[in-house]
Amino acid sequence: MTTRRLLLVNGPNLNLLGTREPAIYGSETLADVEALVTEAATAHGYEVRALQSNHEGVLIDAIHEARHDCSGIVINPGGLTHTSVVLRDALSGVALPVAEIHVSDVMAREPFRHHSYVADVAVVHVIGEGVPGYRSATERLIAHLEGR
Ligand SMILES: O=C1C[C@@](O)(C(=O)O)C[C@@H](O)[C@@H]1O
Repeated sequence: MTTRRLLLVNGPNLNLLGTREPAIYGSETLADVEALVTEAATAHGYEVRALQSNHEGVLIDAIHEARHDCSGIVINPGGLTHTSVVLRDALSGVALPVAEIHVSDVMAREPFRHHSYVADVAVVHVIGEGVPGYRSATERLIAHLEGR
């Protein structure tokens, strides 16, 4: 039986959502993000375990744990998107379906943000839709899990 639980991972600096560069990231907070994802998941009968950390190893440990009791991962890796082979390896290692989400349109920003180490291990990509993008990332991941 599929475990009806998602892991929501927010990487470095996303604890500052709401005050961090609002012209780029908007005014909604991390608490708003977690509430949005929980609401979207609950509507489909899924629980959410939410984690934000500024520490790569903490994110990796949480991803490893998820293989025991989650059926998919929604992740905004923050700047680790563009640098982290180890985060990518953790995601491919646990072999859970992944939704990658970015609040800003990384492809329209600096060239160093154009490459994602996570992109080809993710089945869902939501980029540049602001905080509401977390809802569509969650819904599209659930649709994938349910074979829709
Ligand atoms: O921290 C972040 C946030 C981000 O992942 C986004 O959500 O738009 C984009 C990254 O380039 C940046 O380092």
